[in-house]
Amino acid sequence: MKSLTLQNTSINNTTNLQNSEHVGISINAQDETGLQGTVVAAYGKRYQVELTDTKQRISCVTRGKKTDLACGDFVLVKLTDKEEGVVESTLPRKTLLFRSNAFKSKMLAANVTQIIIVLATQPSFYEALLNRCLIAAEAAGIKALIVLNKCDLTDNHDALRKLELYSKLGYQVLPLSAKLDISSLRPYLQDEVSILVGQSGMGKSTIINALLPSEAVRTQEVSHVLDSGKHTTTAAHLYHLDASSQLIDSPGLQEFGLHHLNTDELEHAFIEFRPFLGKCRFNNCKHLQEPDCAITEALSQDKISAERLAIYKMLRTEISHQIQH
Ligand SMILES: Nc1nc2c(ncn2[C@@H]2O[C@H](COP(=O)(O)OP(=O)(O)OP(=O)(O)O)[C@@H](O)[C@H]2O)c(=O)[nH]1
Ligand SMILES: [Zn+2]
Repeated sequence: MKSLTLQNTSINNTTNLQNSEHVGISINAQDETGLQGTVVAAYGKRYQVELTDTKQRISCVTRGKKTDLACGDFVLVKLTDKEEGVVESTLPRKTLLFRSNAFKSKMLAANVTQIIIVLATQPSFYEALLNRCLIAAEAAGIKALIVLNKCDLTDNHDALRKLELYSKLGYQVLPLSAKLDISSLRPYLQDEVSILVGQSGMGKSTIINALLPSEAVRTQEVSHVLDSGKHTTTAAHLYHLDASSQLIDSPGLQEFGLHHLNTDELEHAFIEFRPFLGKCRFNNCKHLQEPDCAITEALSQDKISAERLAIYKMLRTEISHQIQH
Protein backbone atom coordinates (compact mmCIF):
# COMPACT_ATOMS: atom_id res chain seq x y z
CA MET A 1 0.00 0.00 0.00
CA LYS A 2 1.44 3.30 -1.05
CA SER A 3 -0.05 5.66 1.43
CA LEU A 4 -2.08 5.34 4.52
CA THR A 5 -4.03 7.91 6.40
CA LEU A 6 -5.20 7.16 9.87
CA GLN A 7 -6.45 9.87 12.09
CA ASN A 8 -7.85 9.27 15.53
CA THR A 9 -9.68 6.19 14.55
CA SER A 10 -10.47 3.49 16.99
CA ILE A 11 -10.91 0.95 14.23
CA ASN A 12 -7.43 0.06 13.13
CA ASN A 13 -7.63 -2.94 10.93
CA THR A 14 -9.31 -3.71 7.67
CA THR A 15 -11.00 -6.84 9.00
CA ASN A 16 -13.06 -4.69 11.28
CA LEU A 17 -13.76 -2.47 8.37
CA GLN A 18 -15.05 -5.27 6.19
CA ASN A 19 -17.24 -6.54 8.98
CA SER A 20 -18.56 -3.15 9.76
CA GLU A 21 -21.85 -3.70 7.99
CA HIS A 22 -22.73 -6.26 10.63
CA VAL A 23 -21.99 -3.95 13.51
CA GLY A 24 -25.38 -2.36 13.07
CA ILE A 25 -24.69 1.25 14.01
CA SER A 26 -28.00 3.05 13.71
CA ILE A 27 -28.49 6.65 12.86
CA ASN A 28 -29.88 7.28 16.31
CA ALA A 29 -27.00 5.61 18.03
CA GLN A 30 -24.23 8.00 17.14
CA ASP A 31 -21.53 7.51 19.74
CA GLU A 32 -18.05 8.91 20.30
CA THR A 33 -16.61 7.21 17.22
CA GLY A 34 -19.31 8.51 14.88
CA LEU A 35 -21.13 6.80 12.04
CA GLN A 36 -19.38 4.73 9.42
CA GLY A 37 -19.73 5.65 5.80
CA THR A 38 -18.12 5.60 2.37
CA VAL A 39 -17.16 8.67 0.37
CA VAL A 40 -19.19 8.23 -2.83
CA ALA A 41 -18.41 11.57 -4.45
CA ALA A 42 -15.81 14.26 -3.97
CA TYR A 43 -16.66 17.83 -4.99
CA GLY A 44 -13.72 20.01 -4.08
CA LYS A 45 -14.03 20.45 -0.34
CA ARG A 46 -17.43 18.81 -0.09
CA TYR A 47 -17.95 15.10 0.02
CA GLN A 48 -20.98 12.97 -0.36
CA VAL A 49 -20.90 10.16 2.17
CA GLU A 50 -23.12 7.10 2.10
CA LEU A 51 -23.79 5.86 5.61
CA THR A 52 -23.01 2.15 5.90
CA ASP A 53 -25.98 1.24 8.02
CA THR A 54 -28.86 3.18 6.52
CA LYS A 55 -27.44 3.77 2.99
CA GLN A 56 -28.54 7.38 3.42
CA ARG A 57 -26.34 9.83 1.50
CA ILE A 58 -25.32 12.97 3.32
CA SER A 59 -23.22 15.99 2.47
CA CYS A 60 -20.05 16.28 4.50
CA VAL A 61 -17.19 18.62 5.10
CA THR A 62 -13.90 17.84 6.77
CA ARG A 63 -12.52 19.40 9.93
CA GLY A 64 -10.38 22.49 9.42
CA LYS A 65 -8.55 22.74 6.14
CA LYS A 66 -8.07 19.03 5.69
CA THR A 67 -9.11 17.89 2.21
CA ASP A 68 -7.30 14.61 1.88
CA LEU A 69 -10.27 12.40 1.21
CA ALA A 70 -10.87 10.39 -1.91
CA CYS A 71 -13.86 8.69 -3.40
CA GLY A 72 -13.99 5.18 -1.95
CA ASP A 73 -12.61 6.21 1.43
CA PHE A 74 -14.18 4.66 4.52
CA VAL A 75 -14.82 7.35 7.07
CA LEU A 76 -16.36 8.05 10.44
CA VAL A 77 -18.73 11.01 10.44
CA LYS A 78 -20.64 13.02 13.00
CA LEU A 79 -24.02 14.30 11.94
CA THR A 80 -24.45 18.04 12.25
CA ASP A 81 -27.93 18.07 10.73
CA LYS A 82 -30.34 15.57 9.20
CA GLU A 83 -28.46 15.37 5.90
CA GLU A 84 -25.15 16.91 6.85
CA GLY A 85 -22.09 15.87 8.71
CA VAL A 86 -18.42 16.33 9.48
CA VAL A 87 -15.85 13.70 8.64
CA GLU A 88 -14.00 12.91 11.86
CA SER A 89 -11.53 10.36 10.58
CA THR A 90 -10.50 8.19 7.66
CA LEU A 91 -10.13 4.45 8.12
CA PRO A 92 -6.97 2.72 6.87
CA ARG A 93 -6.86 2.45 3.11
CA LYS A 94 -6.17 -0.78 1.30
CA THR A 95 -5.06 1.10 -1.81
CA LEU A 96 -4.78 4.68 -2.92
CA LEU A 97 -4.54 5.72 -6.54
CA PHE A 98 -2.75 8.98 -7.27
CA ARG A 99 -1.78 11.13 -10.14
CA SER A 100 0.46 14.13 -9.76
CA ASN A 101 2.39 16.82 -11.48
CA ALA A 102 5.57 18.44 -10.21
CA PHE A 103 3.58 20.65 -7.85
CA LYS A 104 0.81 18.62 -6.34
CA SER A 105 -0.64 15.18 -6.26
CA LYS A 106 -4.27 14.35 -6.62
CA MET A 107 -5.95 11.34 -5.12
CA LEU A 108 -8.16 9.65 -7.67
CA ALA A 109 -9.76 6.99 -5.51
CA ALA A 110 -9.22 4.93 -2.39
CA ASN A 111 -9.74 1.22 -1.73
CA VAL A 112 -10.13 0.29 -5.38
CA THR A 113 -9.09 -3.23 -6.37
CA GLN A 114 -9.05 -2.69 -10.12
CA ILE A 115 -8.34 0.07 -12.60
CA ILE A 116 -10.15 -0.19 -15.92
CA ILE A 117 -8.39 1.79 -18.60
CA VAL A 118 -10.90 2.69 -21.30
CA LEU A 119 -9.45 3.05 -24.80
CA ALA A 120 -11.25 3.21 -28.11
CA THR A 121 -10.57 2.23 -31.69
CA GLN A 122 -11.41 5.85 -32.60
CA PRO A 123 -10.30 8.53 -31.93
CA SER A 124 -6.86 7.02 -31.49
CA PHE A 125 -5.67 6.76 -27.91
CA TYR A 126 -2.42 7.98 -26.39
CA GLU A 127 -0.26 4.99 -25.67
CA ALA A 128 1.81 7.04 -23.24
CA LEU A 129 -1.32 7.70 -21.20
CA LEU A 130 -2.14 3.99 -21.17
CA ASN A 131 1.33 3.28 -19.84
CA ARG A 132 1.07 5.95 -17.19
CA CYS A 133 -2.19 4.43 -15.96
CA LEU A 134 -0.61 0.97 -15.87
CA ILE A 135 2.39 2.27 -13.96
CA ALA A 136 0.20 4.11 -11.44
CA ALA A 137 -1.83 0.93 -10.95
CA GLU A 138 1.23 -1.27 -10.42
CA ALA A 139 2.72 1.25 -8.00
CA ALA A 140 -0.49 1.30 -5.99
CA GLY A 141 -0.83 -2.49 -6.02
CA ILE A 142 -4.03 -2.43 -8.06
CA LYS A 143 -4.72 -4.82 -10.95
CA ALA A 144 -5.43 -3.36 -14.38
CA LEU A 145 -7.87 -4.24 -17.13
CA ILE A 146 -7.59 -2.63 -20.55
CA VAL A 147 -10.89 -2.16 -22.37
CA LEU A 148 -10.84 -1.39 -26.08
CA ASN A 149 -14.22 0.18 -26.74
CA LYS A 150 -15.99 0.92 -30.05
CA CYS A 151 -15.01 -2.39 -31.62
CA ASP A 152 -18.22 -2.20 -33.66
CA LEU A 153 -16.38 0.30 -35.85
CA THR A 154 -14.74 -1.54 -38.69
CA ASP A 155 -11.25 -0.10 -38.58
CA ASN A 156 -9.93 -1.52 -35.34
CA HIS A 157 -6.86 -3.47 -36.50
CA ASP A 158 -4.33 -0.77 -35.59
CA ALA A 159 -5.65 -0.43 -32.09
CA LEU A 160 -5.74 -4.17 -31.52
CA ARG A 161 -2.21 -4.55 -32.86
CA LYS A 162 -0.92 -1.82 -30.53
CA LEU A 163 -2.45 -3.63 -27.58
CA GLU A 164 -0.76 -6.96 -28.33
CA LEU A 165 2.30 -5.69 -26.47
CA TYR A 166 0.24 -5.28 -23.31
CA SER A 167 -1.45 -8.66 -23.49
CA LYS A 168 2.00 -10.21 -23.90
CA LEU A 169 3.02 -8.47 -20.70
CA GLY A 170 0.12 -10.20 -18.97
CA TYR A 171 -2.50 -7.47 -18.94
CA GLN A 172 -6.03 -8.49 -19.80
CA VAL A 173 -7.26 -6.72 -22.94
CA LEU A 174 -11.01 -6.78 -23.50
CA PRO A 175 -12.35 -5.60 -26.88
CA LEU A 176 -16.01 -4.59 -26.74
CA SER A 177 -18.65 -2.21 -27.95
CA ALA A 178 -20.40 -0.41 -25.12
CA LYS A 179 -22.97 0.79 -27.61
CA LEU A 180 -23.93 -2.71 -28.72
CA ASP A 181 -23.35 -4.97 -25.72
CA ILE A 182 -21.73 -4.41 -22.34
CA SER A 183 -22.25 -7.95 -21.04
CA SER A 184 -18.66 -9.12 -21.64
CA LEU A 185 -17.42 -6.53 -19.12
CA ARG A 186 -19.73 -7.59 -16.29
CA PRO A 187 -17.79 -10.68 -15.10
CA TYR A 188 -14.69 -8.52 -14.62
CA LEU A 189 -16.59 -6.18 -12.33
CA GLN A 190 -17.94 -8.85 -10.02
CA ASP A 191 -16.75 -8.47 -6.39
CA GLU A 192 -14.37 -5.67 -7.32
CA VAL A 193 -14.16 -1.98 -6.62
CA SER A 194 -13.23 -0.76 -10.09
CA ILE A 195 -12.30 2.71 -11.26
CA LEU A 196 -12.84 3.68 -14.89
CA VAL A 197 -10.18 5.99 -16.29
CA GLY A 198 -9.56 7.22 -19.80
CA GLN A 199 -9.22 10.13 -22.16
CA SER A 200 -12.35 12.03 -23.05
CA GLY A 201 -14.30 10.53 -25.89
CA MET A 202 -13.28 6.91 -25.35
CA GLY A 203 -16.76 6.02 -24.09
CA LYS A 204 -16.66 6.04 -20.29
CA SER A 205 -20.08 7.65 -19.99
CA THR A 206 -21.50 5.17 -22.48
CA ILE A 207 -20.10 2.30 -20.42
CA ILE A 208 -21.53 3.72 -17.16
CA ASN A 209 -24.92 4.29 -18.75
CA ALA A 210 -24.98 0.77 -20.17
CA LEU A 211 -24.07 -0.72 -16.80
CA LEU A 212 -26.28 1.58 -14.76
CA PRO A 213 -29.30 2.74 -16.72
CA SER A 214 -30.52 4.66 -13.64
CA GLU A 215 -27.42 6.87 -13.53
CA ALA A 216 -29.36 10.01 -14.48
CA VAL A 217 -31.53 9.55 -11.39
CA ARG A 218 -28.44 9.18 -9.25
CA THR A 219 -26.97 12.38 -10.62
CA GLN A 220 -30.06 14.26 -9.57
CA GLU A 221 -29.89 12.73 -6.11
CA VAL A 222 -26.35 14.03 -5.77
CA SER A 223 -27.17 17.61 -6.61
CA HIS A 224 -30.18 17.46 -4.30
CA VAL A 225 -28.10 16.20 -1.41
CA LEU A 226 -25.39 18.77 -2.01
CA ASP A 227 -28.06 21.41 -2.43
CA SER A 228 -26.17 23.00 -5.23
CA GLY A 229 -27.52 24.31 -8.50
CA LYS A 230 -24.03 24.90 -9.76
CA HIS A 231 -22.05 22.48 -11.85
CA THR A 232 -19.17 21.55 -9.66
CA THR A 233 -16.40 19.35 -10.98
CA THR A 234 -16.61 15.89 -9.57
CA ALA A 235 -13.30 14.27 -8.89
CA ALA A 236 -14.93 10.87 -8.91
CA HIS A 237 -18.24 9.18 -8.22
CA LEU A 238 -18.95 5.75 -6.78
CA TYR A 239 -21.85 3.57 -7.95
CA HIS A 240 -23.06 0.25 -6.61
CA LEU A 241 -23.39 -2.41 -9.28
CA ASP A 242 -24.55 -4.94 -6.70
CA ALA A 243 -23.93 -5.63 -3.02
CA SER A 244 -20.30 -6.62 -3.58
CA SER A 245 -19.31 -4.73 -6.73
CA GLN A 246 -18.67 -1.02 -7.02
CA LEU A 247 -17.72 1.18 -9.91
CA ILE A 248 -16.01 4.55 -9.61
CA ASP A 249 -16.27 6.95 -12.52
CA SER A 250 -13.56 9.56 -12.93
CA PRO A 251 -13.49 12.58 -15.23
CA GLY A 252 -11.73 12.35 -18.61
CA LEU A 253 -7.97 12.41 -18.32
CA GLN A 254 -5.65 14.37 -20.57
CA GLU A 255 -2.54 13.75 -18.54
CA PHE A 256 -1.46 11.43 -15.81
CA GLY A 257 1.60 12.65 -13.98
CA LEU A 258 3.61 10.24 -11.88
CA HIS A 259 5.67 12.62 -9.80
CA HIS A 260 4.57 10.90 -6.63
CA LEU A 261 6.69 7.87 -7.51
CA ASN A 262 10.34 7.54 -6.63
CA THR A 263 12.72 5.89 -9.09
CA ASP A 264 12.65 2.56 -7.27
CA GLU A 265 8.86 2.44 -7.40
CA LEU A 266 8.97 3.43 -11.06
CA GLU A 267 11.27 0.63 -12.18
CA HIS A 268 9.28 -1.97 -10.20
CA ALA A 269 6.06 -0.72 -11.79
CA PHE A 270 7.31 -2.01 -15.16
CA ILE A 271 6.33 -5.61 -14.52
CA GLU A 272 8.64 -7.08 -17.16
CA PHE A 273 11.66 -5.35 -15.54
CA ARG A 274 11.23 -7.15 -12.23
CA PRO A 275 13.21 -10.34 -13.00
CA PHE A 276 16.19 -8.19 -14.02
CA LEU A 277 16.23 -5.59 -11.27
CA GLY A 278 19.19 -5.89 -8.91
CA LYS A 279 21.21 -7.73 -11.57
CA CYS A 280 22.99 -4.75 -13.13
CA ARG A 281 26.70 -4.17 -12.55
CA PHE A 282 26.01 -1.03 -10.54
CA ASN A 283 23.67 -1.13 -7.57
CA ASN A 284 22.32 2.27 -8.43
CA CYS A 285 22.04 1.60 -12.16
CA LYS A 286 19.47 3.88 -13.77
CA HIS A 287 19.18 1.58 -16.82
CA LEU A 288 19.81 4.52 -19.12
CA GLN A 289 23.26 3.92 -20.61
CA GLU A 290 25.32 2.22 -17.93
CA PRO A 291 27.58 -0.70 -18.89
CA ASP A 292 26.49 -4.24 -17.96
CA CYS A 293 22.91 -3.19 -17.39
CA ALA A 294 20.58 -6.19 -17.03
CA ILE A 295 17.67 -4.20 -18.45
CA THR A 296 19.62 -3.21 -21.59
CA GLU A 297 20.71 -6.83 -21.90
CA ALA A 298 17.06 -7.95 -21.61
CA LEU A 299 16.20 -5.52 -24.40
CA SER A 300 18.78 -7.09 -26.70
CA GLN A 301 17.23 -10.50 -25.97
CA ASP A 302 13.72 -9.21 -26.73
CA LYS A 303 12.62 -9.80 -23.15
CA ILE A 304 11.85 -6.11 -22.81
CA SER A 305 10.38 -4.05 -25.64
CA ALA A 306 12.00 -0.91 -26.99
CA GLU A 307 8.68 0.94 -26.60
CA ARG A 308 8.38 0.22 -22.90
CA LEU A 309 12.03 1.00 -22.24
CA ALA A 310 11.60 4.33 -24.04
CA ILE A 311 8.60 5.10 -21.83
CA TYR A 312 10.59 4.13 -18.74
CA LYS A 313 13.40 6.50 -19.76
CA MET A 314 11.00 9.34 -20.38
CA LEU A 315 9.27 8.85 -17.02
CA ARG A 316 12.56 8.41 -15.21
CA THR A 317 13.80 11.73 -16.57
CA GLU A 318 10.47 13.35 -15.71
CA ILE A 319 10.37 12.26 -12.09
CA SER A 320 14.08 12.81 -11.50
CA HIS A 321 13.58 16.55 -11.83
CA GLN A 322 12.44 16.63 -8.24
CA ILE A 323 13.71 15.81 -4.81
CA GLN A 324 13.48 12.06 -4.24
CA HIS A 325 11.41 10.90 -1.33
N1 LIG B 1 -19.52 3.35 -32.43
C1 LIG B 1 -19.44 3.45 -31.13
N2 LIG B 1 -19.48 4.67 -30.55
C2 LIG B 1 -19.39 4.75 -29.22
C3 LIG B 1 -19.28 3.59 -28.39
N3 LIG B 1 -19.19 4.00 -27.10
C4 LIG B 1 -19.25 5.35 -27.12
N4 LIG B 1 -19.38 5.81 -28.39
C5 LIG B 1 -19.49 7.20 -28.83
O1 LIG B 1 -18.27 7.88 -28.54
C6 LIG B 1 -18.54 9.23 -28.14
C7 LIG B 1 -17.93 9.51 -26.80
O2 LIG B 1 -18.54 8.67 -25.84
P1 LIG B 1 -18.69 9.09 -24.31
O3 LIG B 1 -19.29 7.92 -23.61
O4 LIG B 1 -19.35 10.41 -24.18
O5 LIG B 1 -17.16 9.26 -23.95
P2 LIG B 1 -16.49 9.67 -22.55
O6 LIG B 1 -15.26 8.83 -22.44
O7 LIG B 1 -17.45 9.59 -21.44
O8 LIG B 1 -16.08 11.13 -22.81
P3 LIG B 1 -16.06 12.36 -21.77
O9 LIG B 1 -17.47 12.51 -21.29
O10 LIG B 1 -15.59 13.50 -22.62
O11 LIG B 1 -15.10 11.97 -20.71
C8 LIG B 1 -20.06 9.37 -28.15
O12 LIG B 1 -20.44 9.95 -29.38
C9 LIG B 1 -20.55 7.94 -28.07
O13 LIG B 1 -21.81 7.76 -28.67
C10 LIG B 1 -19.25 2.31 -29.04
O14 LIG B 1 -19.15 1.25 -28.43
N5 LIG B 1 -19.33 2.32 -30.39
ZN1 LIG C 1 20.57 -1.31 -15.25
